[in-house]
Amino acid sequence: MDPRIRPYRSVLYIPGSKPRALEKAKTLPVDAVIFDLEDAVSVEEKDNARDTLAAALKEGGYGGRVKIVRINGFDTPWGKDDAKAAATMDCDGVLLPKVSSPADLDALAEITGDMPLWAMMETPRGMLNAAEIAAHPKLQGMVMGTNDLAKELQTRFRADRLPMMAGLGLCLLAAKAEGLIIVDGVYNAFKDDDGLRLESSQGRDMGFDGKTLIHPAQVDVANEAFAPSEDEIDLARRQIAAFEEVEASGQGVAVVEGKIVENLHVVTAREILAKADAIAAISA
Ligand SMILES: CC(C)(COP(=O)(O)OP(=O)(O)OC[C@H]1O[C@@H](n2cnc3c(N)ncnc32)[C@H](O)[C@@H]1OP(=O)(O)O)[C@@H](O)C(=O)NCCC(=O)NCCSC(=O)C[C@H](O)C(=O)O
Ligand SMILES: [Mg+2]
Repeated sequence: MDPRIRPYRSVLYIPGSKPRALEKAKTLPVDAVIFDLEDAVSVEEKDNARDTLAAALKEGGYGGRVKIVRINGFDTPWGKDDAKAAATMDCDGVLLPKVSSPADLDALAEITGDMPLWAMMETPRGMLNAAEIAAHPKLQGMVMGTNDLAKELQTRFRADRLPMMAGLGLCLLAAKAEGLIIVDGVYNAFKDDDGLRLESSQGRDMGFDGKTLIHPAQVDVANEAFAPSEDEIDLARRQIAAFEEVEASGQGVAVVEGKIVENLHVVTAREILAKADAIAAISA
């Protein structure tokens, strides 16, 4: 599937050390999985987790879900070994935590070769260097790390995420400028569906492709929030039809529901329909 329209509505973290969760993921309607060797795995489990994960990926069964392995940073005792192991795993990309500059990605690429790279965006330095990081030739996507960012910024968690907005915005601009995928941070209160719905809706409004998740109970909310709604699909179809009609008569502007529809709106409308088709294709 064309990576530009491939859905990333739900991106679930799975601790690489937990065979039960690794198994469970095969049954969940997630668009992508982040197999985690970093924060979800205790120090005591680090080396075993690498082997457990390699075996699970070798066994397979994850279907069309995008498989991304999050390694430990190179400033830890496990980072380099993780990268070497990930380079040989059956996965679609390697995710590096706390990326602060393109040089961090260069160091990873020296080990992982042609493997697509993903960057955790979760440090103030990373936010300031987001444009240079996004321009890295091997980078396929960015993942917001809002817990680490909050820690570094010494912000409080707020429902409106106002203290995060500068960082989220910088990363969004950088990712969009380079045509990368960008997924929003996690919502920690995994039993609070209403809070997750609100934050997912905000992330969708901002332009994120999807949300990272920590528990299976969060999947349906994210899938709904980041999919085009029936109303959006219906409007997109009517906008395209109305524009084609005026275009045939030599005009450049249609009006639907009292709002103008120009060529650029038709591009967005077609993207909405393509996204809906892609979701239907992977759900079939
Ligand atoms: C939060 C949890 C510790 C809760 O675990 P648990 O108590 O086992 O939950 P449940 O009993 O409700 O689980 C029900 C079943 O679901 C499976 N399960 C649970 N979590 C996952 C998962 N993430 N993926 C797949 N499957 C999962 C359980 O195995 C149960 O299965 P079964 O028994 O067969 O029915 C736990 O959810 C968890 O560990 N979540 C992941 C936490 C994590 O990944 N943290 C790191 C990522 S967040 C982060 O680092 C963000 C970033 O870096 C930043 O800075 O913001
Ligand atoms: Mg983090």
